[in-house]
Amino acid sequence: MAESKKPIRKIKIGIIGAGGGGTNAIANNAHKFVPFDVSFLAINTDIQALEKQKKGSKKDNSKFFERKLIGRRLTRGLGAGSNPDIGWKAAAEDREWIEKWLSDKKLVFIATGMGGGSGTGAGPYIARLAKNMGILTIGVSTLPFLFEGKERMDNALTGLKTMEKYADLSIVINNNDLFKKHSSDTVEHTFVKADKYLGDGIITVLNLLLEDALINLDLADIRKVVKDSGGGFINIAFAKGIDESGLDSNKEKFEKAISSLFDLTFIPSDVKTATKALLSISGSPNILKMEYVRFIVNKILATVSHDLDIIFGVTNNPALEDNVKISLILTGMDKIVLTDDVKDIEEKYFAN
Ligand SMILES: Nc1nc2c(ncn2[C@@H]2O[C@H](COP(=O)(O)OP(=O)(O)OP(=O)(O)O)[C@@H](O)[C@H]2O)c(=O)[nH]1
Repeated sequence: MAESKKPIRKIKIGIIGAGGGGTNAIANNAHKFVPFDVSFLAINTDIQALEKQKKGSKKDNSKFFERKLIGRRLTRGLGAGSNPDIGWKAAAEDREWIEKWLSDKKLVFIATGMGGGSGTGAGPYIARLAKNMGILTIGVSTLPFLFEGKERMDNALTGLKTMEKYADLSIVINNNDLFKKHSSDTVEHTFVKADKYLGDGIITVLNLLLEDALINLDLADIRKVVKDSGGGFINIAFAKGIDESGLDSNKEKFEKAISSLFDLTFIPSDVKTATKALLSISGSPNILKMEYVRFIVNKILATVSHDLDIIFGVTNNPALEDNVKISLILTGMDKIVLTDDVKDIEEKYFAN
């Protein structure tokens, strides 16, 4: 394809928030996307929820949201009533409009809070359309909090599997991991944290794709890593208090950060089955030594697999001061596995 030789920085990127949660997550993070040339689209069957999102001005790309009510005939703007089938059909009703919006994009992210009707149905539907149009398609989805109940979790897991089927890469974030860390927070604050995590997930992918060290990659290279890669894993960790004195005195801090990269109760798959990885290491040029980078890469290879096909970039970022930021995306994993803490979910939701 002609466009595949374009540097990744020049390609048109679309970010779609599907349903109430997906749209909030994108809207609350819009300011972070300023350095990138992206178009935003908020999609929902619920006209009131859609109108709550500020439209912004077209001049200020970071705040401009195109808002699209889908399935007007089907739902009359009243929402999908937690029924993903309605979300799916609503998106199908507006297929032509969505295809037109997608037509100039080469890379698309679809952010969805899985568990309701609109996003859970429309998100994977749009992923299917986009992928069929040859667009590199990445789904970033959250799983609901357990306290939201069984119906939501059932919907969400079905939605997630559908997203995995249609998107080139499907990244999942489990809200329950956030709740574990911030259990004394109010529900509202926890959703704000979920928004942040989802937004950061997309930013991390973009940074990994666009950061200086990877700038010469073209879309074809990126395709190699994310295309048809099924389940994906993404996480960010910081090694704190790093100095330039050498590996021996900083090793423990790096080890702690790397182990926290894998410290999630719900990982979409066994990390050892991952076949490809994008890794980004950022830090202040005064402290980020080559031996630190080598140590981090080797430690990750030892944790995952020495056969891992790894693309990594190192970026100078003085603003990080004495922190080293490690962002990792693993892809190529093929099935969902649950770790001990959430075995009860497995029994409840994967029983048959
Ligand atoms: N990050 C984030 N997640 C949210 C928010 N609101 C809801 N969610 C999550 O997203 C899931 C789906 O909820 P919504 O996005 O509101 O549902 P919907 O897709 O709009 O579907 P309907 O309401 O049935 O039309 C919920 O179960 C929550 O886990 C939010 O403001 N931020």
